[in-house]
Amino acid sequence: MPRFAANLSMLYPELPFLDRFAAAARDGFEGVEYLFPYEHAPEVIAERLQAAGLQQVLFNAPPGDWNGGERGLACLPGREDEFRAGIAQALRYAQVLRCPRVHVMAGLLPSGRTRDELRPTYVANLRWAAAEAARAGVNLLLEPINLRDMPGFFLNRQDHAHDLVAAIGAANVQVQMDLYHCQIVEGDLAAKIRQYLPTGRVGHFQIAGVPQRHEPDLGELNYPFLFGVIDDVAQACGWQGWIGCEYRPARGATAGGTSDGLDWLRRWRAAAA
Ligand SMILES: O=C(O)[C@@H](O)C(=O)CO
Ligand SMILES: [Mg+2]
Repeated sequence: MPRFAANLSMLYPELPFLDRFAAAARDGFEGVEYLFPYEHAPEVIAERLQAAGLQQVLFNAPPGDWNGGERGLACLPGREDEFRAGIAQALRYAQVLRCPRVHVMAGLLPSGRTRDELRPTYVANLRWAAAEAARAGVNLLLEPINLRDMPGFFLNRQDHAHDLVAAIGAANVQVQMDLYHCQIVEGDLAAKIRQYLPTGRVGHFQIAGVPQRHEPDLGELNYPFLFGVIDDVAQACGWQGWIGCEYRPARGATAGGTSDGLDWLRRWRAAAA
């Protein structure tokens, strides 16, 4: 059965970030992920993980000036020094948090530039980062993201991500397959899971309902069916990763809004038990 991680950047918006760890554990999660931990010292987060008995599954490397609209640095010529400093900072956090995966966001295409023009910068940056991460025992993940949520994002399709993973040529670089983005960009999710999971190049899944990015049981996708596909393929190929629950609870920041919306998970666990 797939293991589910709570995405603490999106779940439990009714609570301060550091209180979300205990809330996730109370709801039966064994792992957590989030976008950016950098407002808190890693030792403080490690204490929350330990107190709640949770594993840190994934977080993101620094994305550049997020509030100014940046969404990663990996594809941006001229920003290599900042990219490298961000990877070094992420790997320090990964060590303290005992986290085996770091997502490296690709970045937005600068105006007038094409993906082909930026590919050499992206590949060179990821090769450097992969060597650093390998020394720390960390896998780096590349995530295709839909253009409706992130206009201009460099990486949008699964085939592009797998092509880049091959070009980077490092065993510790994998794809973060977010089924919410994948459905919006290309669909055909079950076939794509069956195509890519056995390659060993999918390091992590994420889920949300489509189109509103609410609970997985709201919207056009049949997640129990997709979990069954992941389960079948994972058992056949020995995949042992996590599924990150990266959605905005439909009840927003209301008290109990996240926990009340977890019926989809309780139903799946009961059916799989
Ligand atoms: O899907 C997403 O949005 C995230 O996984 C992410 O890392 C960038 O926002
Ligand atoms: Mg995602």
